[in-house]
Amino acid sequence: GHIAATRFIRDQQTRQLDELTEVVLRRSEFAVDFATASLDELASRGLATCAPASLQAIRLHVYQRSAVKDVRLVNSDGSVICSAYSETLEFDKGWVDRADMLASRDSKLMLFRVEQFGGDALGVLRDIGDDKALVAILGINSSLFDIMPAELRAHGEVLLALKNGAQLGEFALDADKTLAHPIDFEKSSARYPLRAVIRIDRSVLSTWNSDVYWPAMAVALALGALFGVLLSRTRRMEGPVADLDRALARGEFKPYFQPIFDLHTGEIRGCEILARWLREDGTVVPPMNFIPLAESSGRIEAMTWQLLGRALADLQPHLKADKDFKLSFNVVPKHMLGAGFVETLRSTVAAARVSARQIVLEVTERDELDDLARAAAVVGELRDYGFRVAIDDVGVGHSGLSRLKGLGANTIKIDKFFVDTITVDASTTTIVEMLVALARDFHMTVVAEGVETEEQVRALISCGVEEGQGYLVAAPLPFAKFSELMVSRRAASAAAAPARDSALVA
Ligand SMILES: Nc1nc2c(ncn2[C@@H]2O[C@@H]3COP(=O)(O)O[C@H]4[C@@H](O)[C@H](n5cnc6c(=O)[nH]c(N)nc65)O[C@@H]4COP(=O)(O)O[C@H]3[C@H]2O)c(=O)[nH]1
Repeated sequence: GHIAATRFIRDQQTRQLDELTEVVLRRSEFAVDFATASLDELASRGLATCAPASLQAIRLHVYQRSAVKDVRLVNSDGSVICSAYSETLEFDKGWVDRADMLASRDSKLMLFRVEQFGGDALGVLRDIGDDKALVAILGINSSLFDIMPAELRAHGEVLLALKNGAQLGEFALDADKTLAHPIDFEKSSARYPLRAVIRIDRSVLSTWNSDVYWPAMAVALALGALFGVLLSRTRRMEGPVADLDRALARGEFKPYFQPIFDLHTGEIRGCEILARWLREDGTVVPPMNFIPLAESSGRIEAMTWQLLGRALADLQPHLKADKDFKLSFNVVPKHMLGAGFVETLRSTVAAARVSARQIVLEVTERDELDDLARAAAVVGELRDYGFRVAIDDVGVGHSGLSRLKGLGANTIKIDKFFVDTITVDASTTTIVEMLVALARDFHMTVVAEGVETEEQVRALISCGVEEGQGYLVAAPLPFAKFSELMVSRRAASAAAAPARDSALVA
């Protein structure tokens, strides 16, 4: 029991630190994506010149994007021609030649460190034509790294570096303190020459999360006992895939409905359907316990159609009565890109007598879309038929922002991770603002996931987000409960309407 509990805690810690390192890397990649998209936009507007009017327009662009400190026009060798904020040149301690800049997966994009008085910055160079390039100067803000759990802050540091070892930032509570027995958690970007490291003193791991020791010990002992019982049984165990098949045949996968609401008014504008497995014994199994297996065993397609069919049948009267109400459902990229998907979707929705305009497909950004061109073609076809497409889990997934644009979706859903930290971490605000700016540039709407407090609503509104989803209004509910919620909301707004109207008349 002791060995199992200690091992469990170690595994948990390693996983958490790996994830945190991944977050640091993703945030940095995200900042580069954002800079690239900004430079592309400037170039496409013909602003890659030193004319006063161009520089003025670039300054406005920079002003609206707090992560970008400056934009410069450079020669093909990397030497500076002009800068939107010429006075920032005075902060430069050094400027590297193009030969010393590092290549990205995209050959027209190079990264380098800009040494500046008062803190180094990251230079993102984007080739524009043959003889010129634009450079965005990104501030490496210490709050970008402010993700360490409080217990670890005094015993660890976070580093971001280029692949040639040039350090872009090192953040520790006490910069002079050296760690006695450091362990590194390290992640490298596949797209950019960037590397993130979280360095922790080994000694802190023996106290961090140690409060789960006794629960873990209890679980280890209970599992040991259970294992013994199972071993002693002679009945042949069936595999979990057989369980899924049986559940599909019995229709045990049910849609739960979670409202999507207007952040300003609280009005429910639509809902997302989320799968639950209602087992015969009355237990409700969450999707994370069966969706991955359904995906890997090829059962996800049947499950998705079953869930959508059920949800359309439940919601049909409501969708008919309110033509602006939207029903969102999750679809895995492999399914969406599979043969016959669009046709089956059209016939399923038509059979339910629901308009395609009321259906939103949520495609997760967690899995990389290998064939972006094919995905964009399918999204284009879906949109031609009137369906809407949302990209799910944006900010924690694999796709870069250029991919988000390339897919041609209508909506981006900001991952709960950002909503959780928006009220405590200034860098999250910057990232959410970036996403909103970008969504506007690409004519997309933005929905925030996992909204739990009014404070988060205020923060999201001030970043320009319009819609949200989260426990603040309701958790995913079985249809009967969701229906009750809609009825009571409608009654409340009908009761408020005469008062509002008379107030307007007065
Ligand atoms: N703590 C907290 N959580 C909140 C809050 N608001 C929403 N959530 C949870 O966040 C998840 C949002 O769904 P997702 O990102 O699409 O993430 C979904 C989606 O990726 C996947 N999934 C669920 N149903 C389906 C399905 O029918 N098909 C497929 N392919 N994937 C599904 O499983 C994931 C997890 O689903 P759920 O466990 O239902 O978890 C849901 C929801 O219950 C909040 O305020 N606080």
